[in-house]
Amino acid sequence: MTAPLIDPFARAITYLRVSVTDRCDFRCVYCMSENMTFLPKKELLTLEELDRMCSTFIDLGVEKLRITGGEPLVRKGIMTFFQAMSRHLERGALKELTLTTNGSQLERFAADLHAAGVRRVNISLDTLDEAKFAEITRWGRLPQVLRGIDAAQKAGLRVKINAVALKGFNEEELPAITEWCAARDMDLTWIEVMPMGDIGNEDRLGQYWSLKDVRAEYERAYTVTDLAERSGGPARYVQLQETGQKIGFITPLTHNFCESCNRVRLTCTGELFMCLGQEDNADLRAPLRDHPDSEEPLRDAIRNAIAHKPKGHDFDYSRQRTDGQMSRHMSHTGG
Ligand SMILES: Nc1nc2c(ncn2[C@@H]2O[C@H](COP(=O)(O)OP(=O)(O)OP(=O)(O)O)[C@@H](O)[C@H]2O)c(=O)[nH]1
Ligand SMILES: C[S@@+](CC[C@H](N)C(=O)[O-])C[C@H]1O[C@@H](n2cnc3c(N)ncnc32)[C@H](O)[C@@H]1O
Ligand code: SF4
Ligand code: SF4
Repeated sequence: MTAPLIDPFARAITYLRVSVTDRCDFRCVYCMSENMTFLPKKELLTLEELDRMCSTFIDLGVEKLRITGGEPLVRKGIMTFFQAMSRHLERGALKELTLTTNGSQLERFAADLHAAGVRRVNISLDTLDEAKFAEITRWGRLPQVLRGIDAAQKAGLRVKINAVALKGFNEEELPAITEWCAARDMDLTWIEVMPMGDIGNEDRLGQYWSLKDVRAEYERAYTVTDLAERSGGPARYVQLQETGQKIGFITPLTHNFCESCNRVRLTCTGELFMCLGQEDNADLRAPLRDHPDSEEPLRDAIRNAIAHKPKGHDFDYSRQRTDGQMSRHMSHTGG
């Protein structure tokens, strides 16, 4: 029996988030600049290498894999990877295989994802207005995403909608988005905008809409009850009496879920980030590539990296924008 991955703060690491590509078919204004440059394809881990990496983490006790990006479903051949991971679900070593997506490719892939054992999907959607959707995603088209959401539900996938709370952008849509999700039996989570990556001339401080204010909006319109339940993840939940719906709030800049942090992040180039909000990382590609016939060097590198997982993040909005933000893009580390 392999020893589980325990970090210096006695947190068991059972959740791996994997960015399978830094590319995307959208250019959301809070995530990327319009003329974003991407890594040369040869830098990316191949699908076989991704399989070896994830399988090694699973051997070391990881029970949940979330595939993300960039847009995970634009990675060529990605279904082969999902199908390969389903063997770990079948043997019971992996408890959950899931993804976070912009929804643009779901019409094509939802049924295959379900067949590979995926049961839940988180879909990012910040507005239900077609013109505003095109404005915020730059390249995205709302009807395509709505068809993707329908396809996901028809395929039997449980859908959670993630909306980034953006001042002056989706404030007035809060009731409409909420009722729309309730009518479709979808959970809804609001995320505070984070200072990650150079996004050109866009101003995240101007976009920042505190989730305290989002909650106050709910309290004005609904009867809100706090739920004690924690998912083990970053969201705190409330229930709306009128719709019976659960609404999540993710405030990545607080430290209120670091204490029970159970996750690390693998980038598409094989770096392991021990924390979303820290720059420290470990190169796992070298031990993987240099030892094609043995996973032992990779295991050692993973254990060594986990032994250096920090207690919490180092985001800071109080500093100047360019100082306070991470130079790394969300699409590189995978959200
Ligand atoms: N600070 C911080 N934020 C996180 C972390 N994990 C997720 N988030 C935030 O939560 C957002 C939504 O993440 P998702 O990819 O939907 O995953 P999730 O909400 O953790 O997923 P489940 O709990 O499995 O539903 C991300 O874009 C981040 O903003 C984390 O470890 N630290
Ligand atoms: C980086 S995306 C990757 C997966 C997929 N492309 C998607 O959009 O769902 C993951 C999540 O990060 C969120 N995100 C991106 N940039 C962000 C930022 N600066 N602050 C907060 N959330 C951000 C997105 O809204 C999305 O929910
Ligand atoms: S948030 Fe997701 S969909 Fe939007 S640009 Fe970033 S990676 Fe692409
Ligand atoms: S900020 Fe870092 S320590 Fe805190 S929950 Fe996220 S990954 Fe874990």
